[in-house]
Amino acid sequence: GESVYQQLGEKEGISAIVEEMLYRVGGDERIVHHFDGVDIVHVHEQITLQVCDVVGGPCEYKGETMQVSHEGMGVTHADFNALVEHLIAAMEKHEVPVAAQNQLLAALAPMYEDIVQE
Ligand code: HEM
Repeated sequence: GESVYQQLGEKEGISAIVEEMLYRVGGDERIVHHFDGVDIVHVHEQITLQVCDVVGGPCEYKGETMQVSHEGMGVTHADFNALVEHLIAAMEKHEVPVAAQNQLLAALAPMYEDIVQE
């Protein structure tokens, strides 16, 4: 069968999914304030590389650690869930099979502790 990386549409699909997620975040009043003044092109590139990397794709994430890049931001449990909600919506839009969606979410879950500060 297809790998999770393939089911996400490889690098191109992952880039489109992350773009869709960030677009939805941009319209979400609950969390958009965290992104004020942020270089969103850079964040898009880095999250794309990171997702590609964690699902075993041919990418190497060399950006900041999740702890350093989210330090002092005050990301709450609810904020984290809101972003994940947008990621799921983006994967749905791109017709990623639910089992592959869940495998990506499971691969990101360990980052929770480094991102959320409450
Ligand atoms: C699984 C969840 C998340 C992942 C995988 C993730 C991943 C990343 C990555 C890879 C970067 C770029 C790091 C770098 O510059 O090298 C980043 C930056 C950032 N993230 Fe997240 N993030 C997550 C959750 C969140 C949440 C919930 C928020 C706020 C609601 C958030 C807000 C930000 C902001 C504002 C930046 C830009 C920081 C800056 O450039 O100053 N992230 N994130």
